[in-house]
Amino acid sequence: MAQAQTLYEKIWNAHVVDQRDDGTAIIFIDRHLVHEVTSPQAFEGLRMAGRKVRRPDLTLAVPDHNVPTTPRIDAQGNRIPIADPESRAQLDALERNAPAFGVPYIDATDPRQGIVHVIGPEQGFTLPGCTMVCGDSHTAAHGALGALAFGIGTSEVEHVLATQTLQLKRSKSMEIRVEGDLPPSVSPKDLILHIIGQIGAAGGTGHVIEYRGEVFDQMSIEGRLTVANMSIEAGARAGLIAPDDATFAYLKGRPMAPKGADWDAAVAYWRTLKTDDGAVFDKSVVIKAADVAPSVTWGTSPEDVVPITGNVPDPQSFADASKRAAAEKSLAYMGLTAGMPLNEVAVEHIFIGSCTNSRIEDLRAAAAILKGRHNAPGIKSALVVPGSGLVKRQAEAEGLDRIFIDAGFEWREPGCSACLGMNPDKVPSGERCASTSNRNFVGRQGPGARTHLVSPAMAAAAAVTGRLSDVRTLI
Ligand SMILES: CC(C)[C@H](C(=O)O)[C@@H](O)C(=O)O
Ligand code: SF4
Repeated sequence: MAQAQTLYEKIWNAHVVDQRDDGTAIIFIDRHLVHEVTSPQAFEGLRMAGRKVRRPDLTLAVPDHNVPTTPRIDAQGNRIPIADPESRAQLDALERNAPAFGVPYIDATDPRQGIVHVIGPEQGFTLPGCTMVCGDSHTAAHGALGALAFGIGTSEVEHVLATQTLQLKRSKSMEIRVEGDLPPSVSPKDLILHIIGQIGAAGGTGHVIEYRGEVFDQMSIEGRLTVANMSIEAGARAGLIAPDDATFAYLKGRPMAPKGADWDAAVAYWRTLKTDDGAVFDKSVVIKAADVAPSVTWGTSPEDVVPITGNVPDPQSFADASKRAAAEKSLAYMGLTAGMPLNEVAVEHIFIGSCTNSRIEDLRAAAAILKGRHNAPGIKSALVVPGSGLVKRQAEAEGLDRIFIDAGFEWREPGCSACLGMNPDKVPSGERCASTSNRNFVGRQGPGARTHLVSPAMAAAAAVTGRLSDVRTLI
């Protein structure tokens, strides 16, 4: 009998083009997503070497990081110029390079435009069992559909464009098994924040994580994307969730998904993509779902997580000296004092968006809290930035835009927005933001900005109360 294999091993083995004795392998890449930040030098490299893009049909480009989220077309139908010269240069380069190299391109005014990790699944470009790369660390998100997806650097982007392969060393495998059901009002974002809090920001280093357990069987594809997206914040190379009927139902009929007999053949193959009984992981972690509460970060690493009912930790409580020093620095940056209850921390800004939490379910969850309520007087800005034009359109069809606008939110165009300070959406220095994004690093939302990572419902709760708040008190 064939040896029992993990899902990761199955996908890896199906893509090895050449195996070297030193452990490295050449892997075929099925899907390559391209955005404007990590591609200009890669295309330039091809140009200098006189090379073409090997498989434009397996490549898809979209601008997202630098695009402003204010209107892009004026009343006369003309494109509104990008003010920042660096942003403009990157966006212009992608707009030139994609057609020059024959790469399919969704431009900033296309209704399908959005964050690269939102549009991949949405277009059916992301498929179970495929290897997928992008010059972007949150490529892990696509593992939610059972794709082996990971971020690469610009020189690797050039390599994949030129050859459709990548030289890699096999990662170790890690199982995160979540046992039991999540309590009411606890979201996939709370779960992944809790997991990172438990295993640490380096807990997954060198590993590909597979998330297992009934919680994931019951979780929507949007929720799975939120979880897999943050695998990189646990240090992992990638995150995987085995594809199932929910995955197939999500993908069926999407523009780039297989059709007809190809679809049936694909589904038959995808059904084999699960970890065999008896397969061995290099590392296993068990998480009890009942322990997960609505969560919030207090520091400058995604591992700095506590339940919203908790307090800012005392740096002295960390056994490790370097952790103690890091916590002291974090508290100084965040303007917090040890022992302070998290739900007394006032916020001035709310950001609902990013590739972690900008899909339709995220907007529904936030709108459910905001309906009939208004932002607290202390809220200076509240942005809701749909992950794609199609999410935006769907939300508008459901009337969610009205709920957000009536509550005092700005309803924006799709893009990375305030997830990182690469476009005009920034949090002012020294001010505090409840954010549905994935990174609370120093300066992430702008120099001096203080970020608290939360779920969409928790961001909405913070908006209406003006402080970090337990969403369960508003239901
Ligand atoms: C700009 C890009 C390369 C970067 C990444 O790799 O993730 C960004 O998307 C981020 O989230 O920090
Ligand atoms: S939304 Fe944020 S995390 Fe996602 S790709 Fe954009 S900048 Fe990176």
